[in-house]
Amino acid sequence: MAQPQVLFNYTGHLPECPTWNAQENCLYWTDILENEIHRYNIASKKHDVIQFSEEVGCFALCETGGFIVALRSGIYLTNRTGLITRKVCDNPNNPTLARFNDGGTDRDGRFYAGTFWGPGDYNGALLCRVDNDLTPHVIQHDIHGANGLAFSADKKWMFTSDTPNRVIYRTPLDKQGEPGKREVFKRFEPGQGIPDGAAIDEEGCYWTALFDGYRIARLSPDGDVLEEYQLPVRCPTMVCFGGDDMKTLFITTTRENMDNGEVAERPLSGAIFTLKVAVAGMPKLKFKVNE
Ligand SMILES: O=C1O[C@H](CS(=O)(=O)O)[C@@H](O)[C@H](O)[C@H]1O
Repeated sequence: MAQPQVLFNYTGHLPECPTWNAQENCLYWTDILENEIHRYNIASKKHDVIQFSEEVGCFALCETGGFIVALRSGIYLTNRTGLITRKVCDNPNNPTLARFNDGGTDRDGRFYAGTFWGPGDYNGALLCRVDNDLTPHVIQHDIHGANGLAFSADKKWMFTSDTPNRVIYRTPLDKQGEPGKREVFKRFEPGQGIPDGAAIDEEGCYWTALFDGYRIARLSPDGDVLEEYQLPVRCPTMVCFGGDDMKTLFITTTRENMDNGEVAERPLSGAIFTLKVAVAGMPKLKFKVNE
């Protein structure tokens, strides 16, 4: 059975949102707590860091180049160097209480970004969608920490997770992509790890990082665990597919909230891992602006 391998000599603080760019042969990701977007060229091994002034919860690559980024204060378009070119919207939560967290694009190139409710006193976070004409919508509430966004190839389902609430949801989408009523896809018992970032493969299976669970899992379209892969770190945060054949799974991990003892014991906490898989993954689409 394939084993996860370290991508290169790097450990971040809170790496998330791995995103493959086939044209550039590059992996992008954010380090949320260091206000950074990273780019790593798999062939040349060149590593670049783009610095922002606020936490970068998530982002997507834009078709025209540059990024759509969800910073703590709101959602913005930037050029390739991270220079803000346009504000899309404010953070619809109170930004002092909730930063953006997981996000990405759907099968029509719309952008989604969810928030993480910092005080944790109730499910105060939400999920927003930015349409291709740049109109923002809040499409879901009742979330503690938005995570696990992925879309089925047939455009019929949106998957999300709520990590602190230990649950993966699925939401039916109509022909226009409007969400219906969210339902539970899978709950995790205490001690099993909790579902964090995710991606879907060509067989419709949902790959989830199991934060606090030392592993990632591949779930069938019915929610059964088909495969699991152990990691030498406690907290994987998100996965994406990439490589020439889309059969490399990139796995981000974190060292957030770990004491020196744990980091010494598990020094790869915060590293990025790769795993060769048998079934190709669905590519992430770029954000499309049609104005
Ligand atoms: O996505 C995230 O999830 C984790 C885990 S938890 O929800 O707090 O259990 C969190 O630490 C991290 O900050 C966040 O980005």
